[in-house]
Amino acid sequence: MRFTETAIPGVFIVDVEPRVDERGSFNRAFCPAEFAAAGIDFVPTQINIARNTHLHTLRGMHHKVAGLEEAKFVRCVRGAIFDVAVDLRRDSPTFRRWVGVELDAASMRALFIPEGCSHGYLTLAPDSDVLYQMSRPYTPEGDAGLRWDDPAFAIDWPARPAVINRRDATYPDFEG
Ligand SMILES: Cc1cn([C@H]2C[C@H](O)[C@@H](COP(=O)(O)OP(=O)(O)O[C@H]3O[C@@H](C)C(=O)[C@@H](O)[C@H]3O)O2)c(=O)[nH]c1=O
Repeated sequence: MRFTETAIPGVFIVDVEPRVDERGSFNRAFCPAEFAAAGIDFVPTQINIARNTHLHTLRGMHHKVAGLEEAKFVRCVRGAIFDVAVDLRRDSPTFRRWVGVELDAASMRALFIPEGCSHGYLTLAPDSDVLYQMSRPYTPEGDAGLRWDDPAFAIDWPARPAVINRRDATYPDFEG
């Protein structure tokens, strides 16, 4: 696996290193030893798959309140998404900044998002499946979110959402 830190400290693009032969390729999807060697402290517990039917479906931006923060490792295993992390760590040099990375099933590129960041994505193809590993088991306690078009962040999405749920569309403006 190859780790490339983005403009936000602790947010990493993770690429596979395919072993190719006449059958296809073999790719390591997650490896605790390689994460540790890259300096990333991440012990996955739960693994989720979100299935998105339509082009330009938006989920997010989601995070947990202070004290319940979680890290996630996100991979698009069918279709393609524009995946976004927003830095909400007040002591970070990139507080309030965002990064966006295209993840698609063909490249197998993935994104690691540490505690203290908000996360969301927009599908770039119909029938896009997103698999993500979480550092904590699911609980709705402490759920929080940011609106995708909050001017405080001005995320440059590649398209407007065609499908978004009411909760995600109506988060108030970020305060702080
Ligand atoms: C996230 C999650 C949801 N659920 C349930 C709650 C609800 O009934 C249904 C759908 O939940 P949501 O609407 O919260 O799903 P979704 O909007 O896809 O939530 C996810 O969005 C992306 C952007 C993230 O970063 C994830 O951490 C998570 O917040 O599934 C679980 O049972 N376990 C889980 O781990």
